[in-house]
Amino acid sequence: MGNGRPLLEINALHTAFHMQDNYYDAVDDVSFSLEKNEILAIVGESGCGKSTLATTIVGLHNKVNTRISGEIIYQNLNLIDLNETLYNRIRGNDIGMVFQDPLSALNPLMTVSEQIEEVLLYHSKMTKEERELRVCELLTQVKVDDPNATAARYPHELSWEARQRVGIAIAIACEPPIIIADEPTTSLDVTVQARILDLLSEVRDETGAGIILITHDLGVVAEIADRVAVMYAGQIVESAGVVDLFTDPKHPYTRSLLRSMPQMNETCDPDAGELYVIQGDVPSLQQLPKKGCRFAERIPWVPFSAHEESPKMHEVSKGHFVRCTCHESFQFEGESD
Ligand SMILES: Nc1ncnc2c1ncn2[C@@H]1O[C@H](COP(=O)(O)OP(=O)(O)OP(=O)(O)O)[C@@H](O)[C@H]1O
Repeated sequence: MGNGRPLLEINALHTAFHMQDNYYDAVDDVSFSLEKNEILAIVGESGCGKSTLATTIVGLHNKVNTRISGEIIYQNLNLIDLNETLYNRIRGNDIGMVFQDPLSALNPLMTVSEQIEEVLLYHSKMTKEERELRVCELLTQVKVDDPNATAARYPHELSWEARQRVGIAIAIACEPPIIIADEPTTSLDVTVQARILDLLSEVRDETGAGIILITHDLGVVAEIADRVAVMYAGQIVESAGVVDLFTDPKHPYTRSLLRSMPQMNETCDPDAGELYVIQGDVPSLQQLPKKGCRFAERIPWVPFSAHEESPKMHEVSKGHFVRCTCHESFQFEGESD
């Protein structure tokens, strides 16, 4: 890049879905940047808007029922202005995507080799021989057993882990500077999860890519991320370096998420006893309050006056941002000074 700008810069991004004659923001005023060689985790409960954010960045929304505004700046281009032809050039070549379920992401009728070659064919001028060599190199890089044999197999002939490794090979085939991984290890047993996270970390080390990792699991964040953005009801409510976030979480939502994790619960408060349950649910898009702190209704014991009317992001220490002032007076229910 060399112009001092981040690899990817997102400013005041909104993604709204059309429902019953109105538009509702699933991503609401989201801003962040991604640096080269960095793993940025986006974390939050189901329904917070993480996947919508990812699919907005890779331009997968249908413009007929989706309204997108703001900036997604990559190489001085605002990606939201691109037409489908230009976006097709960026997808795969500049931004690689790893999905949660590799079986549905892969084509059941094509061999592993054909699927990796398809990306190379679309984005490069490689000859058939060069593509075959690259397939073997990629399968070796993602450490599948017997790369040559795997190349000739169909997705259903592979284990879940091998399929996800192939999914990662496809995502990195053109050496994209940005990789977006949407829940790549959800519902895996911990050992497979750890191996896939190790692989993503190695990919970052080897290629210098910036990785946006979407997850609902703070354990995954602790394992691999450099920075974290916590999302709630379409908005980022806290962002910080990973150590800062785990040692000095500020926003009541972040603190509640941490307290609801078994391992964190013990580390943060050995006497905590029962696992914490966050009251209520993430509101649906139509139920989102138009004003005020969106987390207020899940911490009803915190007085109304503690929240901002139009919550803003405040920098509480270098690189550590929190939305709303309610964190200043927040305590868990029943706690006293
Ligand atoms: N195409 C759509 N049309 C209307 N609403 C949608 C659409 N896609 C997502 N939503 C809504 O947008 C909100 C955010 O959903 P999204 O899937 O982005 O959240 P998430 O944090 O990724 O959750 P999960 O981890 O379950 O995928 C939810 O309220 C969801 O119901």
